Amino acid sequence: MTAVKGMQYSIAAEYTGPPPGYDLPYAVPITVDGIPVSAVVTELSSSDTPSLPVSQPLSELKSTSSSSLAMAFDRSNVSGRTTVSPTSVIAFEDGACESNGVSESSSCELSSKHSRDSSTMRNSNFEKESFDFNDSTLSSDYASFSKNNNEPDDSDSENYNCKPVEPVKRETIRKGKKGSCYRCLKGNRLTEKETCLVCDAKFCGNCVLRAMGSMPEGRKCVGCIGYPINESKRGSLGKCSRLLKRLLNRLEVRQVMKAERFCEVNQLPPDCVCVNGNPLSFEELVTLQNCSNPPNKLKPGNYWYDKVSGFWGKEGQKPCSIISPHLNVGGPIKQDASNGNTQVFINGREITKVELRMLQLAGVQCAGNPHFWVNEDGSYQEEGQKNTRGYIWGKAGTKLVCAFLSLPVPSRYSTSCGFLSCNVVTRTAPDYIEHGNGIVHKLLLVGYSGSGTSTIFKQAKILYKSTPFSEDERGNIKLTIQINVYAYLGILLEGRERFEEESLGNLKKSQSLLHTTGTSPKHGDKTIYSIGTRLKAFSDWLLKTMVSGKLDAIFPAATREYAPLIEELWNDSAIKATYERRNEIEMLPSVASYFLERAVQILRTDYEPSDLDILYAEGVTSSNGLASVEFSFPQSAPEETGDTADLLDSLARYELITIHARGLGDNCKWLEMFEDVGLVIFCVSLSDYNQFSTDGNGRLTNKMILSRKLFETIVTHPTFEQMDFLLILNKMDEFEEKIEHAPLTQCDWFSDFHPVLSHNRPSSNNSSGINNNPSLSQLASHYIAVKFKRLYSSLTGQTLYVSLVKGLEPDSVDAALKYGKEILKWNNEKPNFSLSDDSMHSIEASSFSH
Ligand SMILES: Nc1nc2c(ncn2[C@@H]2O[C@H](COP(=O)(O)OP(=O)(O)OP(=O)(O)O)[C@@H](O)[C@H]2O)c(=O)[nH]1
Ligand SMILES: [Mg+2]
Repeated sequence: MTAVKGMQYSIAAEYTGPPPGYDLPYAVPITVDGIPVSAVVTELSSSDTPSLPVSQPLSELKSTSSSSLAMAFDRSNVSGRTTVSPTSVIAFEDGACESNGVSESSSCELSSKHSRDSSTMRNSNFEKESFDFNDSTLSSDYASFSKNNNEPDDSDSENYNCKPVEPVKRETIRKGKKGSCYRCLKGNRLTEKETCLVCDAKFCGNCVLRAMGSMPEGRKCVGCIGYPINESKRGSLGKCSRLLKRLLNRLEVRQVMKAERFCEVNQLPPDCVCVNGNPLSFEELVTLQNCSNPPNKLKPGNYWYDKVSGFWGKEGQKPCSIISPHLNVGGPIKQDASNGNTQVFINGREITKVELRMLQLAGVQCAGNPHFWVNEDGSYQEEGQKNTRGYIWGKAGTKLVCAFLSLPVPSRYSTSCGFLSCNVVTRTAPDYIEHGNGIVHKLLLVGYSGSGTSTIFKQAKILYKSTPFSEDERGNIKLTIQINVYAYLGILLEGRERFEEESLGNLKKSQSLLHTTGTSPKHGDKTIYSIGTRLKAFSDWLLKTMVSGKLDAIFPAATREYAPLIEELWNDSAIKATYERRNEIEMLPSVASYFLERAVQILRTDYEPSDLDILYAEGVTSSNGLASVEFSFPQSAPEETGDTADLLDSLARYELITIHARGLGDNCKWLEMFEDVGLVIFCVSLSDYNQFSTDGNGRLTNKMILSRKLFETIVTHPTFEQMDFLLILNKMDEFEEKIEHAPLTQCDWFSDFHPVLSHNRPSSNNSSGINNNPSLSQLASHYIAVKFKRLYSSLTGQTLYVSLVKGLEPDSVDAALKYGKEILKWNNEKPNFSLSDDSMHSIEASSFSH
């Protein structure tokens, strides 16, 4: 399997600068966040020159804003360069040209018009009352204003402290019915809409760009530009809606969101924020908001801040986040800042009960009312003592405990700048080199129940760790496997009872038939599924133990006591006959055969599980399914070792974290813990398409649909906005077999799968590719991949990467994880293209591996 990443279209040339005197249709080098946007540019003849959507030039944005905006952009390395609208033009192979983002012709026309006529427009009056727009006024709709024309020009940054922006809320009158668009008056409450942050007017997808223009202060209708936002909307500042993401390209979205967050008029009035009892000055607020890890959704209010550890909270309450430490804001922290009553102190603050609980669960000794000194990296010591007693975040489960107790955990920023860098400096040199550049790339592996996440996780351990499982782990796994085998035997014995009853029923029928015909019966009440009294007693006992849920309580004694009985049972002809019909026993997982065939050996006391046994074993990961493994990808073949890139690659550290969907809580609320991952790997079992399970409401639902639901929840989770996703379509082996006799259309979502198959197609099992005609399983798996890709693209506007996997084959999992590594690498290297809708149809070229 090779990981191919390409574009379906060709990019004509990398542009280095506009010829003198040209503005359009040339795109100009753009930097956003210091990243040059090299997607550009083809010279177009005047006849095929499209009108390009142009956002508000940054130069204008800067002129509208005071130092806070300038500083905000400086922080992102945007200043000092010629920055213009992030327009990229992509030339397709057929010569057609597409400008990313806004595709509506009228908006293109307007925006280009804006770029040409902005000076004229600047003098117009844009206060369009009650959104009474018509096409003849559209050019003015698109204007971008530095401020409201009616406001005096006196809000320079120097004056900010003296004269903060007056919180005037602009009101608008709704003309249409409730739920309709404020501009075209069409639609209802279900129509997707974008809201003005000032006056709350809502616009549908057709009107939003006309009503909001080029959004120099973010999402405000043109008439509201210059007005402060409605404070209740502060939490949504800079959070782009899906509607806007569809209408604008990625760079435009970034630019608008940046302007929304950083333009002066949208800033919080500084003296409304009190920290440790002191109202903030403008400088302090700027320091707070521009640190590497600022408080989330800062609103007017009273807060406490522990400068040493970075803990931050609302006055009188437990901490709600961990922000950058050592910021010179607010006064000294007060003892009763969080209203704690535990007589345990952290950096001079009496902590709350819930914090004390967390410390205890993290293994911190809290007896004797200690006063702790906790540093930003989580290291702690008792006041007046020199030695570090440990690390709060040292235990793997601490973060999870915090999540359950609704306590904050260090964010990715504190990880990269804070406690990780601290670890790096205290490491010895060889240790540091072993850990590459000190950064561990995190991959989160999730999936619907039974999709194969644990199998992939175990494969990663076996593939990349020299000692995949410790002695202790092996001991526990041995017990788990033995319990599993007893459970499989129990299911088999239950099946035997059913088969025996069926056979007896049939027997009785045939006997009564013989009776009526006067022939005497030849058999008693025995069938081939009947067992002797001893085994029957054992079977009854085992089934009873299973039903009472006490199966694991009989271990490890069961292995000593019952080993001879198991042997007898397994060799019994009734059990053999039952095993022959194992496909009719629904409860028996397919993996059961692997273990049952070696039941006698496995259920002995001296059994040692092999790596393969562990791989196949169910229930080996912890109950909430949270587990992680850190590794490096091994270097390639020896002849390639001279390659420095390869060497660096092999030094890079990765952490694969897996959590069972069950462990994510309602609506996946614990996903926030994973904000620092670089890639989410979502696992789907291909063979789920004709299987059913009960959903949250107890309804029997197709498992593929349940898997899709979880996928939708996770990809749209705010924590993973802009995150790359790799979809693993797992159990390809099972799928190849199943698809030959169970049509894919058994799943409603795949009802339009009607492949045209050639007569000499290879069988699904022969997917070697020698025959050019794709097999049914290949067609079907690609079809499913496209279904997910389209879904993902419609939900996030981004491209989904897909890998077809056989989870039980190490090479297949190795290839998929290496594909994940490549995606992480591209993510760091790639220019910021916004892929057009068409690109998702060519999944094979751009983002597919198998
Ligand atoms: N045939 C086949 N079986 C697989 C594959 N991957 C996993 N399995 C089996 O599918 C079953 C479920 O796999 P797990 O790895 O336990 O799945 P999971 O997502 O961890 O499931 P839960 O944690 O139980 O919700 C196990 O019996 C695996 O052996 C595969 O690629 N092919
Ligand atoms: Mg699992």
